[in-house]
Amino acid sequence: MITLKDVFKIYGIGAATVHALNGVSLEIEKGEFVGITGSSGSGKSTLLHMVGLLDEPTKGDVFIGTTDVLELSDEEKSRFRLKRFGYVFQDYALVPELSAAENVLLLAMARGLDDEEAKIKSVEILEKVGLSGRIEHLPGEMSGGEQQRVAIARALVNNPEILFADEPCANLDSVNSKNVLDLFREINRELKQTIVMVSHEDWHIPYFDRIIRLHDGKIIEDYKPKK
Ligand SMILES: Nc1ncnc2c1ncn2[C@@H]1O[C@H](COP(=O)(O)OP(=O)(O)OP(=O)(O)O)[C@@H](O)[C@H]1O
Repeated sequence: MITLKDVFKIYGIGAATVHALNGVSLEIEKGEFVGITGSSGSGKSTLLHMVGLLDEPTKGDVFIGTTDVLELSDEEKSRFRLKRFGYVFQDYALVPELSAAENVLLLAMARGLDDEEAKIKSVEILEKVGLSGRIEHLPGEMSGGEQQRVAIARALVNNPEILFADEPCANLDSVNSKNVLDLFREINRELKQTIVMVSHEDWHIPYFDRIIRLHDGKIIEDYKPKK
């Protein structure tokens, strides 16, 4: 689905130069639940930004299927992000004045679904993530774990080909973290949803089908843990 070939990402200039990625090559296959792990500063978020089309490499190639991403216009990339990908970040990024349903609806409508279809889809997906009792709640009226599940519903409402998650459990306690990971595993198994998730927690590892471990911007391990 996504191929990176010898990707480098260099931030800054002169003495302030940081080599965040140093020649990373990998392929993400359909249906995988991939964990990107490694210590702080190893390049995990930078790698997620490359595969999720949120940033461009300094050098190297990124392909989605056979499409060379670097050949796409900004508008074409935006369309990819909006219609074909879903994103979950650690800070939920919900609109505080909008209910759970409206936060999800906003994205469904941006995709071009008509009002009625978007409403039905938004409620369905909130039920799927276990929030049937919170549909009309504002973000401020929900726990962190519930808010993150709204963000996951929002990311899933467009049936994305790939769900990208950057440390989605970083602000959650262990119970809510487990709920989010269980939910990811369920949607991966049931909906065959491809998921690429950044994590620095060792206890998350058994959830992944495949682990890509980074060190100093290089892949030092890429393996499928025994189940
Ligand atoms: N916009 C930027 N400008 C300059 N340097 C950056 C920028 N973004 C990241 N870096 C640097 O690139 C390196 C990799 O950063 P990245 O955020 O990808 O690491 P990470 O593994 O996700 O770390 P963490 O677990 O702490 O979030 C780090 O040294 C970081 O300081």
